Amino acid sequence: MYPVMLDLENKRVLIVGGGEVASKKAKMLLGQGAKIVVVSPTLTQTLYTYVVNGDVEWVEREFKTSDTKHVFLVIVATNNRRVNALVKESCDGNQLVNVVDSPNDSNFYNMAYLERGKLKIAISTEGASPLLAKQIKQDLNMFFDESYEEYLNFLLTAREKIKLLINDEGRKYELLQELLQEKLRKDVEERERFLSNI
Ligand SMILES: C[C@@]1(CC(=O)O)C2=NC(=C\c3[nH]c(c(CCC(=O)O)c3CC(=O)O)Cc3[nH]c(c(CC(=O)O)c3CCC(=O)O)/C=C3\N/C(=C\2)[C@@H](CCC(=O)O)[C@]3(C)CC(=O)O)/[C@H]1CCC(=O)O
Ligand SMILES: NC(=O)c1ccc[n+]([C@@H]2O[C@H](COP(=O)([O-])OP(=O)(O)OC[C@H]3O[C@@H](n4cnc5c(N)ncnc54)[C@H](O)[C@@H]3O)[C@@H](O)[C@H]2O)c1
Repeated sequence: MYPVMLDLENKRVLIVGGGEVASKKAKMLLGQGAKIVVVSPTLTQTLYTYVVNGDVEWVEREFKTSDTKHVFLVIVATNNRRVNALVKESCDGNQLVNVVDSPNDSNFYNMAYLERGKLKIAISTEGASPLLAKQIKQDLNMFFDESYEEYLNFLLTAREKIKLLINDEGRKYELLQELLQEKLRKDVEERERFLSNI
């Protein structure tokens, strides 16, 4: 399996089923700019809140095979294996499909991940142990503290400046390497000094 970052802006995302697992997957997808549609006769309170807030569209009925048309990514999360298999069959080979009770029928898995602004660290055990993925995420959570968010913003600004102003390839690489010094992660004044010296 090949890990990537997906841009879901304006993409259609279909979640079939409105139970606990569907809620969990929807929560992870919020804030990505996707058009999320949930097809399900029932919804959890959490999903209902997303609908009321306008973050998710609810189609209040059972799944129909035409629901997967023009959808970029599909999460299949009913509690009925037969329905889940039907949803999977109605997808074409080029759609991203995650069947929550059948990793073998999925062409992608969701990952445990932590986020510090532009820094994203995602963990997968390819279904061997979602709990281990969660535990590793919690361990990393302590190591990569809040300071990384601002640090990543600094790295972006500094790297853009270096790319713009430094033509010598060797010097450019040296400066990019220097950005990784611990003092620059920890100390705002060191960062400002570094930026003005580029
Ligand atoms: C990473 C995370 C992201 C997320 O939230 O989706 C995620 N599962 C999480 C939690 C979790 N899932 C389950 C438990 C209960 C303990 C247990 O069963 O072990 C817990 C723990 C909890 O909830 O605390 C049950 C479970 N999960 C799957 C099955 C089906 C099967 O194995 O056949 C069953 C059994 C259902 C049953 O038996 O009824 C399948 C998948 N779950 C995956 C992802 C994919 C592989 C990820 C990987 O291995 O790295 C994969 C293959 C497909 C997918 O769903 O994408 C999230 C991490 C939490 C976090 O980030 O904090
Ligand atoms: N991948 C994971 O992370 C993970 C974790 C735990 C459980 N699971 C599996 O996920 C599945 C769902 O679990 P749950 O706790 O969300 O179940 P649930 O009972 O809370 O919810 C099931 C939902 O499916 C809807 N549904 C049923 N038939 C439907 C149909 N024909 N069309 C549309 N919607 C329909 C129901 O109305 C309900 O909203 C189970 O099979 C469970 O084994 C997966």
